[in-house]
Amino acid sequence: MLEVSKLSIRFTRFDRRLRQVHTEMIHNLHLSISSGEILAVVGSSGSGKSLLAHAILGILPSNAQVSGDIYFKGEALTPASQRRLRGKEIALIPQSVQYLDPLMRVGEQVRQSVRQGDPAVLQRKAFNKYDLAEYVAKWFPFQLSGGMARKILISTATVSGARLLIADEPTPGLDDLAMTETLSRFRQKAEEGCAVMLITHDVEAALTVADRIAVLYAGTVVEIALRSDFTADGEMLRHPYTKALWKALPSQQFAAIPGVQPAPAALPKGCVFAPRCSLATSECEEFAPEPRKLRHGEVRCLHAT
Ligand SMILES: Nc1ncnc2c1ncn2[C@@H]1O[C@H](COP(=O)(O)OP(=O)(O)OP(=O)(O)O)[C@@H](O)[C@H]1O
Ligand code: NI
Repeated sequence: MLEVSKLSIRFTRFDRRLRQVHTEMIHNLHLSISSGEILAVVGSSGSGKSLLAHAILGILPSNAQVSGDIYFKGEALTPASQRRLRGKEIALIPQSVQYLDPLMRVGEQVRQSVRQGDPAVLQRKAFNKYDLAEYVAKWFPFQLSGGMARKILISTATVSGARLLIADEPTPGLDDLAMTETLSRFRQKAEEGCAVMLITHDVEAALTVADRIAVLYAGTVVEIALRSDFTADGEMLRHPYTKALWKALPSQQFAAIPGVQPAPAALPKGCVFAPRCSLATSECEEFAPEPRKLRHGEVRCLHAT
């Protein structure tokens, strides 16, 4: 359904001497999602998760330069086709609740995104699932709590009938029940044949529902793993960063990884993870590894076995 190939995103800005400065935020990124599948994209803050989502939808700011290819149902996306597909075939649950239209009643916002079926019925059903009272439909976004606003955003995307659903951190502010409801909605969408991209920094939430997990680090996918690879001591995992993420979970050893993710303007020359990696050799410091297939997944590491 979705294939992202060699995606890079650069930003241009002017420094204090009015010189142009380019910073690359996403580098040579590959991933794909099939119909019926939930792919989680995990990574810490600033790793490029939202930029990836915005590139697929074609809503990056105008100072962003994009290279590489994004295919949807086999068709290479262009700004024109993105405009046509956005909100119809490809729906975004945005990270910020500020994407709600402040001047439109929220029930109307949900109803407007329906393309098949009775908008009023589908909106009422969605509200019901989330325990939103019927009168809330008449409210404006400023009257909602953060959790309610998020429920409206999720409802808007899930009633749209889109084939590709991109959820950018959909769960903050939701209580446990609403979170479970949301994740099971995604599973239901996948069962109906949709492809779902679940962007989150919550690895544990990702593991409850995703089929595969793409791990983003400093603007690139370092590993694509199966959910079942996250087990025991992490010996099925391929990349040292993914192993470290797994061991850092509270349910595991709660062991923090030393060091920090490099800033986009100060990336190391070779492998982006080399400065924090216990396996790093001089080769890792020289060359950025290309992604390669390994045990039903993918990895970007010279030493992964
Ligand atoms: N409009 C922009 N202009 C310049 N840099 C940007 C812009 N938008 C994002 N960036 C930079 O790109 C990098 C990736 O940002 P992005 O929002 O994709 O991160 P993220 O993984 O979604 O983080 P979070 O978990 O905090 O949402 C960050 O360093 C960010 O500062
Ligand atoms: Ni983000």
